[in-house]
Amino acid sequence: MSDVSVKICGLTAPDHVRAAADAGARYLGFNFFPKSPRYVSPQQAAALFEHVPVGVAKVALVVNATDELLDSITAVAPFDMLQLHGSESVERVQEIKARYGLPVIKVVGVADAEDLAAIDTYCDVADQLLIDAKAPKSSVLPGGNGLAFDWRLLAGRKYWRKPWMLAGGLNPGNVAEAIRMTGARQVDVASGVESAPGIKDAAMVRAFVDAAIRAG
Ligand SMILES: O=C(O)c1ccccc1NCC(=O)[C@H](O)[C@H](O)COP(=O)(O)O
Repeated sequence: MSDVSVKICGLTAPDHVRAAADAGARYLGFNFFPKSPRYVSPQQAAALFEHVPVGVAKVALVVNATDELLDSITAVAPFDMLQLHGSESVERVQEIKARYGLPVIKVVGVADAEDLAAIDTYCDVADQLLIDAKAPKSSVLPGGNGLAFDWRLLAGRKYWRKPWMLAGGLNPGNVAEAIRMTGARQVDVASGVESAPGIKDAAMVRAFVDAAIRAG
């Protein structure tokens, strides 16, 4: 049996949620970055939760969020985890964990070998790491850009002290190779399973999850 878990990120509609859960995703991500084509309000997220089966983790994705924003999200939608996708410091991660009592996934953007040091730093405070391609400086979005980093940077480095996910430019056609090269046991995708920005494609979601699980 495969031990690879999949997170489908940026769900915006009930049929996307059902498609991801039916395909076997273990985590579903809901995006609260206002400039994202995948943005949902806390009320929309709460309504989408009605389509999430028990046992599938609901993850709130935020970027350098204030307590005010996090309060407004967590008051309305009972999330299982928080994904911090900005430049949150170690201290801010600790503060958020203490205030909300939820496990935190800290995102680390990688473009070259020097960026890997941040993974060790955040291992001390985060519950999981998400290793994503660093967004280009010109990009409006800090994630969800469909860009991959050089997976060879992770080759041979299978274990950190915390569980981690691989993200960035993954799609049904390359996820097996990414898993093989990096040893990732968890993978995350947003744009690679969409027919247009913010619109998940059920067949692509299914193909992605199947390919990831088969590769595990
Ligand atoms: O997806 C977005 O629009 C987004 C916006 C702002 C911050 C993060 C965002 N996505 C984060 C994710 O978790 C993505 O799954 C990850 O960056 C990989 O994206 P992709 O390369 O499109 O699969």
